[in-house]
Amino acid sequence: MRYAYTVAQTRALENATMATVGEATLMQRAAHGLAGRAADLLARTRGTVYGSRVMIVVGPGNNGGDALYAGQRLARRGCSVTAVRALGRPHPDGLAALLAAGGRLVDGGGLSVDDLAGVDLVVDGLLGIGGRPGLPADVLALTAAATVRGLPVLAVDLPSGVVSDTGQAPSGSVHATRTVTFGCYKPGHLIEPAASRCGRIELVDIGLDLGGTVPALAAWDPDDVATHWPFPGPTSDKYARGVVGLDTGSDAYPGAGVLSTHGAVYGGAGMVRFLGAQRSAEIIARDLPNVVFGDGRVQCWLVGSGWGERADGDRAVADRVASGLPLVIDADGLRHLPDRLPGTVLLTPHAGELARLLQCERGDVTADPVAAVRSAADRTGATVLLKGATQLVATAGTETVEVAVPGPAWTGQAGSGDVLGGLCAAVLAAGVGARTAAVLAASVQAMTAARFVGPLPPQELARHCATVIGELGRGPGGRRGEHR
Ligand SMILES: NC(=O)C1=CN([C@@H]2O[C@H](COP(=O)(O)OP(=O)(O)OC[C@H]3O[C@@H](n4cnc5c(N)ncnc54)[C@H](O)[C@@H]3O)[C@@H](O)[C@H]2O)[C@@H](O)CC1
Ligand SMILES: [K+]
Repeated sequence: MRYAYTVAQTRALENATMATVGEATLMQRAAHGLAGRAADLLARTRGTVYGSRVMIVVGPGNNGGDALYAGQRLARRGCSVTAVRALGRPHPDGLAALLAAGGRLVDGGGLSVDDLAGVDLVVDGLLGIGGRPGLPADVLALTAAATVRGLPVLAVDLPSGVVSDTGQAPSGSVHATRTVTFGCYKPGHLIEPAASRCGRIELVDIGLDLGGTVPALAAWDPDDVATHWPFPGPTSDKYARGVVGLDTGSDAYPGAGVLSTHGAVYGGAGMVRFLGAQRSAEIIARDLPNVVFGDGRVQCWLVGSGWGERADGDRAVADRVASGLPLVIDADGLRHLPDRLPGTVLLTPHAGELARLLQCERGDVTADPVAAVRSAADRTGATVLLKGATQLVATAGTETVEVAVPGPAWTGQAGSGDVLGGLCAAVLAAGVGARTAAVLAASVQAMTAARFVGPLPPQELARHCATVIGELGRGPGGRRGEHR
């Protein structure tokens, strides 16, 4: 699990540490870690650190300070280090240290992409957590040219231009091949589109004491998924694995009923009971003979996928809420929410559906998805899974937002959300809480898609989810997994 902290939290953590060790020490720790990672990268790409040419693009703040002190260390190891003054006045002590070690300073204004000839590494020390979006065009042209030439671009703390707290990455932001961050991860490292601008992320310990601070985000990795997945035990029967009841699909959208059923079946439900649209039922009966269609015992409901307009939608949702059973409300079901829901109910909107729920624009959700998902959970009382490139889960009254394991962009296709609803219901039916169930289901779907290099229709991906779940159960994390 990786935990991320907002800019305000990071500054408070840094201040607390600085109060005991001093500001200079913290920056030296950051510079030491940064120089070490830069040297590793040079050793790997060039075979040697000595004699490498390093260009450090610096801004006016401490981010540039880190980069300049790292430059000093690289110069001492025999690198030829050029600092490019790109924004404002560079950190004076950091600059003096670099110059004393034999580095040089040039003005960014007169620089062209030709100046990249012979450079082995570009270090982006323009802006860190104090940055605002919007970088000068000539600076961006330089870092973009480095990317085009295939040069490694090492971002200090964050790729400059991205928004640390929200994960926004305006087109004018640096594209790094590697990011070295200090003390703790920031949301921008974990949320798209900024996350993809970071390349591989390395965390340098600078002695921050994270113990007393509740993180803004908790990002899961495949081992966490294996640890928490409800694998069946030796004596589990179909009720231990759980019965999923589905009221999904419509005559207009029968496929959604079929796909949500695939999600529940291949997500490992002990039994799937389909009580949705007739046209969906006909296809399911042909393709999935294990699914049952009559009334009977249910341990988790999934409603809403593919409903379209549904005149009795309010009552259909209210009845399922009244059952007190774990419940997933997806897609068109989200149009029929009562004012207040218990946290055991899981809502699975995409950005457009979340915007409608919050009565704002879709762009407001994508501009700050963490705030939006948190706000939806607080307003409804439910647990909310925001689907998309980064899948976030929030529960009312809980500060930390969970981030599912990310997957490839191919997952974004019609029908993926229906399958995901079914996967969520399968995990909930096994007795896992809504928050954890949502992260597990979203993660497994993403991990499954990550196995394929191209597009695969959602029903096929659903089948492959079963393989991924099975393999998780065989791995070291899986042996620690909970039995149902
Ligand atoms: N305070 C410390 O001792 C530590 C700081 N650290 C480093 O310090 C960074 C934060 O330093 P700062 O708070 O100085 O912030 P930054 O270095 O991120 O930059 C802030 C400065 O840039 C200017 N600026 C912001 N956006 C701009 C834009 N779009 N165009 C032009 N100018 C812009 C601001 O006016 C301000 O002068 C971290 O990201 C990290 O790299 C780390 O070394 C850890 C320790
Ligand atoms: K940076």
